[in-house]
Amino acid sequence: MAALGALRSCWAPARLLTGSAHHSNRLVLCQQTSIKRHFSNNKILVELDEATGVAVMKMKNPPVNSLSLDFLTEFSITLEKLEMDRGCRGLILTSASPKIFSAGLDIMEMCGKSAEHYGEFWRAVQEMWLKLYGSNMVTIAAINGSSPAGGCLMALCCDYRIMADNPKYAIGLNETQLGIVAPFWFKDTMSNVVGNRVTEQALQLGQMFPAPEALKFGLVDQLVPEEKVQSTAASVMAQWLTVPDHARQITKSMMRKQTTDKLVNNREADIKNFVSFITRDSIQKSLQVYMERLRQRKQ
Ligand SMILES: CCCCCCCCC/C=C/C(=O)SCCNC(=O)CCNC(=O)[C@H](O)C(C)(C)COP(=O)(O)OP(=O)(O)OC[C@H]1O[C@@H](n2cnc3c(N)ncnc32)[C@H](O)[C@@H]1OP(=O)(O)O
Repeated sequence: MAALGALRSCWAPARLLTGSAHHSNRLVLCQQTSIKRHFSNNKILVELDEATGVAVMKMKNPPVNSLSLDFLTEFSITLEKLEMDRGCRGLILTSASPKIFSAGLDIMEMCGKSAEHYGEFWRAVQEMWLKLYGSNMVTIAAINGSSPAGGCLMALCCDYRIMADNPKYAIGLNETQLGIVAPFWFKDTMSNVVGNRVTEQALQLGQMFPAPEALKFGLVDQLVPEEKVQSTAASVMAQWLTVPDHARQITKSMMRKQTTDKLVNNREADIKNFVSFITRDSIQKSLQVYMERLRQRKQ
């Protein structure tokens, strides 16, 4: 995979902390060495705190954190690296630039390219989903901005969603608004969180929900002031990490495996289906019109 070479990660100890702890009636002072390891590439910043076992992953793909082939490839490689790191038990996923969590799939990757490119792109989208939805880590989305379509999917893959309390930020699977269709595994991910009836309506209408609306029906779990999103994510993470890993992981797998297996057993057919759908003239036209609308809105 050519993009493998694009990953330029470096591990660098950053900071030492000292901590203290109470033990029954006596105060035990313990010198705790907390090293924060940073490993980043040009699209993803990761800081792993070895004391807590929590990694904060910040998406950094300006201007809108769209999920391009390069971005998705680096995302999956980074996630795999954290997954295999025994010192990492939890992942907080957020955006390096507030206001936009992620604009979803990069529409330019789905316009005017070859069938081969579409196939490669879709495999990378599948890979991201399989890795994030199937992660053994505790995953928390710290949604610090708007999160349409693929951005919403990423948040939905996490175990818990905290969103900035700002009605200007919206989240949802809006695919039909672009004249495209959320595939079955996007649909399943949403309906596993909010239920079939709500998903059925939201997906048909391609609805984007302002943060307060999203909270009402459980698309996100908690709203907090913008400046508290990261700290709240850290404290929720600490609670989740009090549960023994093996028990939580088996439970998570029990809840999600049926959904991931549906794609695992149909990956090639799903790619074929995507390629034949996206190469249709009418779909290409819809995407072009949508991009044009985005540009005009900006003007
Ligand atoms: C049967 C089943 C088979 C399978 C069928 C197929 C299934 C496909 C599933 C698809 C899943 C998806 O995620 S589809 C993607 C859906 N995403 C969206 O609809 C998001 C659209 N974007 C927005 O709403 C907004 O841009 C938003 C993210 C809120 C940010 O608003 P702002 O005002 O801050 O910024 P803007 O000025 O709009 O955008 C800045 C620039 O980024 C570009 N841009 C914005 N979103 C972009 C995007 N997703 N991809 C590329 N480029 C994007 C804009 O065009 C601008 O480009 P310049 O003008 O050049 O600067």
